[in-house]
Amino acid sequence: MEAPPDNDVLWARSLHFRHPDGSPALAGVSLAVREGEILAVTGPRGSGKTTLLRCLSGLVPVRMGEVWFNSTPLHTLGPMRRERLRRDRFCWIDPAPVLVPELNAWENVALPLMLRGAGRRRAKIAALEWLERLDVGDKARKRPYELQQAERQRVSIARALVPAPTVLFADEPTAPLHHADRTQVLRTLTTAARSHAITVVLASHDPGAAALADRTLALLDGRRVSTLHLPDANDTEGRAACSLSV
Ligand SMILES: Nc1ncnc2c1ncn2[C@@H]1O[C@H](COP(=O)(O)OP(=O)(O)OP(=O)(O)O)[C@@H](O)[C@H]1O
Repeated sequence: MEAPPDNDVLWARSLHFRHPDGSPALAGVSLAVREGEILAVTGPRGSGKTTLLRCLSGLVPVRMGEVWFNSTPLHTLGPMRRERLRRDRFCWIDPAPVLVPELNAWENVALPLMLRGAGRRRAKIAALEWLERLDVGDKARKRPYELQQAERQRVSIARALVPAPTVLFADEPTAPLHHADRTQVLRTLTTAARSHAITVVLASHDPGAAALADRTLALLDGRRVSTLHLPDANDTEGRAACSLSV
C-alpha cells in the first residue's frame, strides 16, 4: 500500500461502492485533490456525487479501493478513528440545513469551535463574524425555527467554515437558496475557503459552482467522465441522452 504524493490532501484509487441493498453507486473512481484546491463534483441526479463525498470524508466505510487523507489510509480505519478524523479535520454541509434546535444561530455556529476547545467568548466573536459574512448577522439570536430555510442554510455554511477545517465537503450547499442568492453564497464560501487555505470538495448541479472552482470532476453512473453533455429540458429520454467520453 503506497501513500499518495505529499501535496495531495485527498486521494482515492479505484473506489467502488455499493449501497447496503446492493445498488451500485461508484464504479472505480480515482482522484487526487491538492491542498487548498476547490474541486467541483458535477453530474446528473444519481450519478454518485453524494456517495463520493461520503466515501472521501469517511462517513461510510470503503471496502473496495483506497481513500487517503494526507498519509492516513481512511479505508483501513475503524468507525471510531474515522469519526475522530471527521470531527477534527473535516466539516460537512448538507443540502438541507441541520441545526441544533435548542441553540440560537450564533450558538450553533460557535459549537464546533467550543467542541474543539475554544472558550465561549472567542467562539462567540468568531461565530458573529461568520454570520455577518453570510449576511445573517442580524439573525444571531434567533433559534432555527424562527429562521427561513435559506437563512438556516447560511447559518449551516457559517458553522462549517468557522473552525477552518482542513477539508470542507459541501453537498449541494446552495440547494435551499433562491437562484439569485446562490452565486453570492457560493462566492462567499469559495473566497473564505481560499483565504483560509481550506480544501473544498463541492458536489453541485449549479453551473456557478464549477465556474468558481479550480477544477471540475464530472461523474456519470458512478464513473468519472471527461465531458458530459446533459440533455436539454425538452429531451424526454433523460439520462440516456448523456454523451460519455472517459
Ligand atoms: N441509501 C441508498 N440505498 C440504495 N441506493 C442508494 C442510496 N442512496 C443513493 N442510492 C443510489 O446510488 C446512486 C448514487 O446516488 P447519489 O446520491 O450518490 O447520487 P447524486 O449524484 O448525489 O444524486 P443527487 O444529485 O440526486 O443527489 C443512485 O443510483 C441512487 O439512487
